[in-house]
Amino acid sequence: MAEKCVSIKAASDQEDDNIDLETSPDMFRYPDGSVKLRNPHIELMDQDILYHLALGSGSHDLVEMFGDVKFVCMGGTPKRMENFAHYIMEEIGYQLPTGTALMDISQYSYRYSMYKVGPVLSVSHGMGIASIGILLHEIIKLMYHAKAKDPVFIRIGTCGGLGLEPGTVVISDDAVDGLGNHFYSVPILGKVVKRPCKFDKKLVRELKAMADPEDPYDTTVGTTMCAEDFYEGQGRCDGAFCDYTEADKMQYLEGLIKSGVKNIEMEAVPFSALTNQAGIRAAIVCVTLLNRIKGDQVCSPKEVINEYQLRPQKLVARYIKRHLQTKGRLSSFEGHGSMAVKSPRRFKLVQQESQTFE
Ligand SMILES: O=P(O)(O)O[C@@H]1C[C@H](O)[C@@H](CO)O1
Ligand SMILES: O=c1cc[nH]c(=O)[nH]1
Repeated sequence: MAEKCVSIKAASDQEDDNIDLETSPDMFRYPDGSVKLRNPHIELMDQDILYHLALGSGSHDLVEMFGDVKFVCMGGTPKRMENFAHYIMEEIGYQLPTGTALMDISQYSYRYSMYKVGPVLSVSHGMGIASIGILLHEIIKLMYHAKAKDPVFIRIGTCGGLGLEPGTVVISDDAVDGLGNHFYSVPILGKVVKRPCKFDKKLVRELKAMADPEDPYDTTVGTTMCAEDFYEGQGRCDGAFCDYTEADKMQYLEGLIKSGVKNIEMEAVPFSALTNQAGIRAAIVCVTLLNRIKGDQVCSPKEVINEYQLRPQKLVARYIKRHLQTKGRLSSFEGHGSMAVKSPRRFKLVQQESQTFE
């Protein structure tokens, strides 16, 4: 194995590795749009096990299973992403073969959940930077192994709003960490590597254009702060610990608003930086569960929160439908609900009895 290793750039050299997907897309993709992996080791390996997805390049026919993926939608919870899979199936008129139903492709990982509806992958990422970081490594590699062409990644999330009415939809056009940095700092081989946070500007505009003036809520664009924690990291006073005053908190939050921050969540920095690093167009659409200027606790009733969570899904579904319409692919989906698998012992055929969507 050791002799197969080729030299890669030292971690410290990568600090200035600023990338601009819009000005130099060829650096990141093959001419046919498939994802270029910026890791020379992978193609030298006999197989690549995507451990947290319960998939592998040796055990599964990833090209057959995922080669047609165009949209990778992700969000924190398995249930949200299962619901989104059913919702998008209705919206794009995708039909499963009779007697089958969607199944969690990654169920045997017991980590993330993943559903596939034609060109749409719906995946849960858990909470926070570490969890979404691991998922992104494996999903980016999945797109590479599958030879998927120009996949777009969209996070469909929840957040705390800053001065916004609860239920407002925020499309991120920039991401900052808790120190106001526009990059993702990762300690690699004992050195901090900084990867710039960049969203695809065109995708942001396209998503914003999907907001309907008739929507009974606002859809806005702005900077998203990515915190490392839900409580102290987001300036809350209701965690198990708090060494600052309510006045300190308000001063901090008002300062964020002045600098253009519209919402706070916990994944925007690695999401924008790692997709940009991979040359993948990406965006985040979140709904605000509360106005942090008015409080810390998420106290809306469950039904209200559930309805809020549908709002980013609606916007993204409109975008996907519009995209498929322009490509003439809407309503042309049939019979791709079951998945080819090479290892029936570990991974059952991805096909199940029909279930009712709740
Ligand atoms: O996409 P979700 O709603 O899971 O994202 C936000 C950020 C954190 O992961 C989590 C905290 O409640 O919600
Ligand atoms: O305030 C909030 C609400 C949802 N998610 C967050 O990270 N923060």
